[in-house]
Amino acid sequence: MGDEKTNPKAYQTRRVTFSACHRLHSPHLSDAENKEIFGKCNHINGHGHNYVVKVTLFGGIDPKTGMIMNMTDLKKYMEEAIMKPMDHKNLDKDVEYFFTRPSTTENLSVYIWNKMKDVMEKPDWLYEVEIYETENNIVKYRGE
Ligand SMILES: Nc1nc2c(c(=O)[nH]1)N=C([C@H](O)[C@H](O)COP(=O)(O)OP(=O)(O)OP(=O)(O)O)CN2
Ligand SMILES: [Zn+2]
Repeated sequence: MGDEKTNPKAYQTRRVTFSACHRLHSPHLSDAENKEIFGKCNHINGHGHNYVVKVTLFGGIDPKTGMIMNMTDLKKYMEEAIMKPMDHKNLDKDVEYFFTRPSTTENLSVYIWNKMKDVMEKPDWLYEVEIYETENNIVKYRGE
């Protein structure tokens, strides 16, 4: 909560969309187990999504600028952490993180969280990564 001594705190969100293909397949499971668990999403040639990612910060509103973080800076960080590595890519073949784990939306949210922490000047302000894999399938991660 903000009072006279501390700046009021607020949540700030920016949304980006990217397109990528993937196949749900775990190196820790047999082919038969992969087929059983992931079903159509384990199809050998993969499938694509238009992912929607919302990154939320929580921080004090600077009294001089009226901002938590300039959206221009947040945009730059999200370009670096999300768009550059993943837009128009094959997640399983182009992103090293997914060489050893399945490219589920849960794992994707942890990947984005870690990348955002790496590129942000004030990583403590990162509050939540929310991903819509489809309109109906949504994952949120808060670094726990
Ligand atoms: N826990 C998870 N389960 C599943 C994930 C995931 O990331 N985490 N991902 C998938 C697939 O990648 C798949 O592409 C989901 O597609 P689909 O089932 O077609 O998507 P919808 O549910 O939105 O489609 P409906 O038309 O509503 O059935 C699977 N599981
Ligand atoms: Zn999928």
